[in-house]
Amino acid sequence: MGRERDHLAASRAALRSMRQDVEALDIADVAANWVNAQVLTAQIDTRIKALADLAHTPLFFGRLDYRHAPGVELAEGAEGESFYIGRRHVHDGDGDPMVIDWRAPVSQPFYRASRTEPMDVALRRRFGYTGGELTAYEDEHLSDPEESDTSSRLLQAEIERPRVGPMRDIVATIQPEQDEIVRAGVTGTVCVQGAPGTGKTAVGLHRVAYLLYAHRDRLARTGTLVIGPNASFLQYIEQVLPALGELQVKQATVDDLVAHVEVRGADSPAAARIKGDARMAEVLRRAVRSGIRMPTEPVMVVRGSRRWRVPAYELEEIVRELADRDIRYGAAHDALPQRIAHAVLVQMERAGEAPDDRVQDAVARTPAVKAAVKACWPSVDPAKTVLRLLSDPEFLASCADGLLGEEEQREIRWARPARGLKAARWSAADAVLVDEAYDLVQRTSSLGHVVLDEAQDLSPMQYRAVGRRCSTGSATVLGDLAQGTTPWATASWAEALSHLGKPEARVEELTQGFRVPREVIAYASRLLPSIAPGLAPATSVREAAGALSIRPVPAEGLDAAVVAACRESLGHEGSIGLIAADPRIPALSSALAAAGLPHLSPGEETSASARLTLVPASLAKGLEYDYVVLDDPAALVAAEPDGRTGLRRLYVALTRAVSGLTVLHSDPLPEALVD
Ligand SMILES: Nc1ncnc2c1ncn2[C@@H]1O[C@H](COP(=O)(O)OP(=O)(O)OP(=O)(O)O)[C@@H](O)[C@H]1O
Repeated sequence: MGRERDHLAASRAALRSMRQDVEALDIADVAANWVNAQVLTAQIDTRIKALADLAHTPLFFGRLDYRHAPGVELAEGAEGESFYIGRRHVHDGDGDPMVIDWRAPVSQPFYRASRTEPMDVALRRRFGYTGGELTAYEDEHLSDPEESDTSSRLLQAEIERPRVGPMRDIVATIQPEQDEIVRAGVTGTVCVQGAPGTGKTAVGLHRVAYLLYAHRDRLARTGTLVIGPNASFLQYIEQVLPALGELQVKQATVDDLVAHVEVRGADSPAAARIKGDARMAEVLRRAVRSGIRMPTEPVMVVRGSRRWRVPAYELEEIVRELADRDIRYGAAHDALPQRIAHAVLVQMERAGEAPDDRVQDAVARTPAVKAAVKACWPSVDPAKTVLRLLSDPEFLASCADGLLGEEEQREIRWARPARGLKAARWSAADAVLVDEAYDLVQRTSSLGHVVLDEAQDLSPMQYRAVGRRCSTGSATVLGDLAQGTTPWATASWAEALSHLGKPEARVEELTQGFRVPREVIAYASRLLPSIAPGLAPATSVREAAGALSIRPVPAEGLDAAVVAACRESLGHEGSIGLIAADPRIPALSSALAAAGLPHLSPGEETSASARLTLVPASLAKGLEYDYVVLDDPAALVAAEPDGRTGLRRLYVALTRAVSGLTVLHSDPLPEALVD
């Protein structure tokens, strides 16, 4: 251990001096002008932040002793080399590496090497820390046939380390099946189906960090984005990438992406489902293009003493050719005047003139050409088009002909037609339609890589909205079909991926559960046959004895019993989540307050002094707590529009606990959970 502690101290000193070197850079020497200076200063600031020695994040967590120096001919007697693996690269004054970035190729065997495939590794060592101090290590001699596999105590300890604050990274303990996804190539889209707690979110975030390392230039230019279900979830995960040294990754909800209009209205579930259906894409396409008319009049352009005439049949050819091409409506609108002007130019040339590009531009701007364009390819305002679709029954009927039945059309129309854009009470689903309309007019620019978490809840139209933001890039799609709680929840990944525009994506399954103790996941999995019959239950790497407690209580004593269970859980270290049906939140909030137990809401950061969060079931997805108290499952099921969604919501709530789950119920439990 002495050698390891010395290396740790030396690495810290090396990191400090790397940071001092950057801080001491005098940009006056290199920056030729003010703009360069600003850019450089920003880059340097980012670099200094990335080199910050995070007091409680150890500089390295592993060591690999190679049997031969990597890259050197595997000759007899070639010397092995040791590498320390950490969150970032650290080198000494001579430029020799002290710590290797976990994403470097040389680090890969730390995650992948096994006894069957040792990848030339003689020793793999994992380090354990307590409060920043190096206190333990675990060794595996991968080529020693005498040694047998043991489960990692450090992995167990890492998962069970009490949670305070936001989500942590898992870089020290990424498992082989997870690493395969983290390091999958940047060009392909990967879709991960995984039961609760199998590490989907963690894997998605580490994959972004990996891709940024392996393809920094390309992704820095095109950008990366993590999409999550709601703001409180995004707050929960927002520190993971910065802790890995990546400060530039954007985060958003799908609603944020499509926020062209202010959402002030709501849809019935039936209307929302139709508006989210993929058929709406064709309805919108027709709506946007509904103003295209074949010209019936010639265009007459007057230049000086001469008049030029483009006959209607020639104009029609131009319009038809643009309409048949796969270009955006707006691009065609911009091209049309030039095409007409070009036809005029051809006539001028035939008449012996020698017009140049400037003449073509001038012709394109003449009132006659402008009027022709307006008549046959009018400009389109995407939001106004959707507004008309939802307000004007005849327009909707003509665009939805053969696509939506009359009943469906009636369902999606606004009860009170909006008088103008400002007055419209747009719903979240309407905003997605407006986004689609924008894209029909002008191509949405694509990012380099998008991570889509909790994807199972997206409608086909939402998948399309995400898909156009990675049309020339790639995506990581994460989800669990059993946790889908929207009326349009994904039933098959193949279908979802085709809406995303990535039908060729590969679907991987994660089956090993890290969060939820075995006893608890087995209990929750009893719901699987009714909520997602095709899915296998997750296994669990965790054996916490007595993790599950089910307590029947009389109805009049329920609130008091829930408060007592929270108090009991607070006796343990770490975070506590009290999960309840949304309508139960006000009563429980008062009961906690009356008992002198302060509580947070999801999205508020837990700390050593504020560890209890009151979680409405609708916001529980993706979150986790060391101890969970679950209030009345029957109320939670009843709060949903149908039985299957109710049981899926319950499945989510039952799978949030890391160390202990207490279920309190006064009404009978759903049948599958009764012994
Ligand atoms: N390899 C690992 N090492 C240590 N902890 C891990 C590992 N993989 C996952 N975890 C931990 O397990 C917990 C669950 O991970 P995560 O939230 O990513 O799962 P998920 O599949 O997204 O779950 P859900 O479906 O419930 O959203 C987290 O605390 C995460 O840090």
